[in-house]
Amino acid sequence: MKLKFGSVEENVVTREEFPLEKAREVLKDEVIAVIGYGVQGPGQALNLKDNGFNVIVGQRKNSKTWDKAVADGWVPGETLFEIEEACQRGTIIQFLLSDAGQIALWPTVKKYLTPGKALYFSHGFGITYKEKTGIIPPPDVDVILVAPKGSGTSLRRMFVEGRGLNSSYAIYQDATGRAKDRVIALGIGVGSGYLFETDFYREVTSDLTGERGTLMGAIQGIFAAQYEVLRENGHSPSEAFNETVEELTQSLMPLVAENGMDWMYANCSTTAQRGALDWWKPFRDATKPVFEKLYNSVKSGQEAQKSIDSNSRPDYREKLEAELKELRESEMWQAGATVRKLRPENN
Ligand SMILES: NC(=O)c1ccc[n+]([C@@H]2O[C@H](COP(=O)([O-])OP(=O)(O)OC[C@H]3O[C@@H](n4cnc5c(N)ncnc54)[C@H](O)[C@@H]3O)[C@@H](O)[C@H]2O)c1
Ligand SMILES: CC(C)(O)[C@@H](O)C(=O)O
Ligand SMILES: [Mg+2]
Ligand SMILES: [Mg+2]
Repeated sequence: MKLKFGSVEENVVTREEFPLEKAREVLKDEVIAVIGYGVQGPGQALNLKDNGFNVIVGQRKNSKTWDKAVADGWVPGETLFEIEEACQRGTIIQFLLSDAGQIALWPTVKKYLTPGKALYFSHGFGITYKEKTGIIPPPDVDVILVAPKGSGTSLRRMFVEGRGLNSSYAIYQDATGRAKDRVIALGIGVGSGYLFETDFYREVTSDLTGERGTLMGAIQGIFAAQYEVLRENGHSPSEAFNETVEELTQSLMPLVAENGMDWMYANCSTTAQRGALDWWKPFRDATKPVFEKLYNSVKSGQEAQKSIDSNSRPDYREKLEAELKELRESEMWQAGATVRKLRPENN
């Protein structure tokens, strides 16, 4: 259906419009092979299975994630296979390896893309940056995308709670004339609450910007800046952490999620209203140049190149782990670990 977002009209698909029964009908003869069992793999594969689709998982044997798949109930030789065998058995190949891993495995996957199959991504990365990734699908397969707008962990958690994370969808290549039905059916099948339309380029550029920006990078940067200023001015770690993170995530963000920041503004003290009305524009003006720099770095392909280069090294996991350790051991997140333990529901 067409819906107005402010004054702009967009295409969205809801579960009412495209119910699960219709999705099952569309995909009744398909074998959906989920390749990769990292973060998105488990969320999408388990939701599809619980929704009654014919799903198999492809993963490297003798890996931690193979063991995780077994622990999640996938049966070796029945619903869990080596990547190559899963690609051969699947009529829809859900390419859910890490974006760098997809480059390494592409020659293998490509061999099994026989006419009429569908190649499915959850990110526009591999196709948009095809000069860098070498991922160029044959012309006689459908190439489609469903990108859940959140973590695979939330996708599964919200599905189990009877809720649904929203996803974007796109078609890059419609070889069979069935790409639209296939992509929407898969989007509903993986547990999306609703789907909004995009293309591969817009998905990857907005996603790379968002995760580097307000979803993770910028918010961590703003947390760190405020925490440091409070600490430098003699506030204790618990006071600094509570006033920077805990109140935001526990009290205010759930309200913002329910009702919007406009409502949040209208429902705090007039003291807070005065100050937050005065200060949001200076924060916008200070950070907007950084967001512009970030978007340009995404647009030029520099962010993709950096991610390919670093995540294709044999020791990429150890390197990432060292940097993640620095974050984990920072005073702010150590304080956070203690604060979380103090929440009554965690006792
Ligand atoms: N993580 C998320 O929540 C999330 C959200 C939306 C979209 N996505 C997209 O979904 C896709 C999968 O992301 P993910 O975060 O689940 O991936 P991930 O980093 O968790 O990796 C998935 C799997 O790939 C395997 N792998 C990596 N390199 C490999 C190689 N060279 N050979 C064989 N296997 C290899 C890993 O062992 C793992 O099982 C990506 O396109 C990503 O951008 C992820
Ligand atoms: C969960 C995110 C950040 O939305 C996703 O884009 C990712 O790459 O993991
Ligand atoms: Mg992403
Ligand atoms: Mg994302």
